Amino acid sequence: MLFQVEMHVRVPDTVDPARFDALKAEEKARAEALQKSGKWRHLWRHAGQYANTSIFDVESNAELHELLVGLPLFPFMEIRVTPLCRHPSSIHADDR
Ligand SMILES: O=C(O)C[C@H]1C=CC(=O)O1
Repeated sequence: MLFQVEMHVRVPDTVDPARFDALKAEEKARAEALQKSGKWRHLWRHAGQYANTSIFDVESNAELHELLVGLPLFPFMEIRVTPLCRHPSSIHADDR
């Protein structure tokens, strides 16, 4: 199952910068591992924003939920999820 996920990171003024840097490093490692596993298929930065658009390929809504709530920066994110299905005009066999 494919999902488009938009993540907007909101950094509160109250967060300790060193703690936030550590969380960012953990987030990077987690994002890289999930990309290598094939679950996090695409990751794009929104130009000029602390936000991304990602494509996840997971077995279920529940799996997506668990992946997202497990992200180190989850407490600082606003997340929007759009379920995707194959477009009849797509030429990509793996769009499912
Ligand atoms: O930077 C972001 O967009 C937030 C998050 C998503 C992947 C990652 O490494 O950090």
